[in-house]
Amino acid sequence: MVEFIQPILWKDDSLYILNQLKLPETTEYNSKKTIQEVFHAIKDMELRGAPLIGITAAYGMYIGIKDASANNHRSFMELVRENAEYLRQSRPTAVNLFWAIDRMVKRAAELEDKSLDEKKYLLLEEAIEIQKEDESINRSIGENFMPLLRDGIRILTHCNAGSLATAKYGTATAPMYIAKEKGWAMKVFADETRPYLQGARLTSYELHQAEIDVTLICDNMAGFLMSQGKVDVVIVGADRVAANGDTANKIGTMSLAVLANHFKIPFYVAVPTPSIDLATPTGKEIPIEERSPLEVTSWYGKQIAPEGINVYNPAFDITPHALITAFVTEKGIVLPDYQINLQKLLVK
Ligand SMILES: CSC[C@H]1O[C@H](OP(=O)(O)O)[C@H](O)[C@@H]1O
Repeated sequence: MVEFIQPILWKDDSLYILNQLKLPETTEYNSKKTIQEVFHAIKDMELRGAPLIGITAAYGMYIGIKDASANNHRSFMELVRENAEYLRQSRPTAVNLFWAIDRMVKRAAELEDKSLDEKKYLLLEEAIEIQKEDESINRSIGENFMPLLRDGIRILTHCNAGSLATAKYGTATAPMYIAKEKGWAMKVFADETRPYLQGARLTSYELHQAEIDVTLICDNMAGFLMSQGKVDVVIVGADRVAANGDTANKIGTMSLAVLANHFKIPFYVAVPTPSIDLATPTGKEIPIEERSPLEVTSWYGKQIAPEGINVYNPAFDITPHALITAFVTEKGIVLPDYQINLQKLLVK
């Protein structure tokens, strides 16, 4: 039985976040007592991963009102909306952040006839529900992958779309945990995923802890691995899927998709429906976060590039929908035409 690492805990009326900047060598949980602390935990990537960002923001929306003394619903909602606008500024690409914040604002608006204490209790309940739902979504994604995989499968994955990015099983890693439950033989190759090293520090860590056969590779080795016939499928996560199926995910994902297409290897995107954004027509409209040059020019505080060198550090890229073999969601597998089939998935 796999013991999953908990990236987030709500305990004794407090939020604890596992500081992923210090993994794998240090396991450190820090309590976040104010909405400002939650904002910076997301922005500074103490925690990361689209679904986990959404879950954390939901708790942040509760923390932002837990000590409020608003004496009417109007002033309560003013505070809720102010907190929502603040948290929306933390990171721009993962749509789960906005999805979770919008859900908390909507829930708060429904509570007009409740006392202030009831409003607070019910908003905490909503955040807890979002976390619980994500765990169930993760498992369903894993189970829905099974018809696409087989005993002995060899999977290449990128970044961390795992238990450290979600409530439990991950999205891209969910089928790996289900395959392990079934006793399947399986080999996973994890891209290190510069510059934050989600693959080296997080995916290889969690899969190794789970006793899943994982091999760490540098990002620039993926093409050669595929050319040697060592990869059966590529499975990645998503930060935002546009209405036409263009997908924002960790920088380097698009390159993997191009390589997989060249080597005729199926390229699957594991995506929970809260990461699908029908309001964004194509990948062109998805905001791509650019992060500090220091993430590229230093390595755990050690300088690895000339002082003052120009740096371009986009944290995500856009994989064109034409390069995606299928999306696997908690509601089932989605095949092209994505413009039509994503709409059908969400509307039904
Ligand atoms: C299921 S996590 C989705 C997604 O989030 C990660 O980005 P970051 O580590 O910058 O938050 C990565 O793109 C994962 O695939």
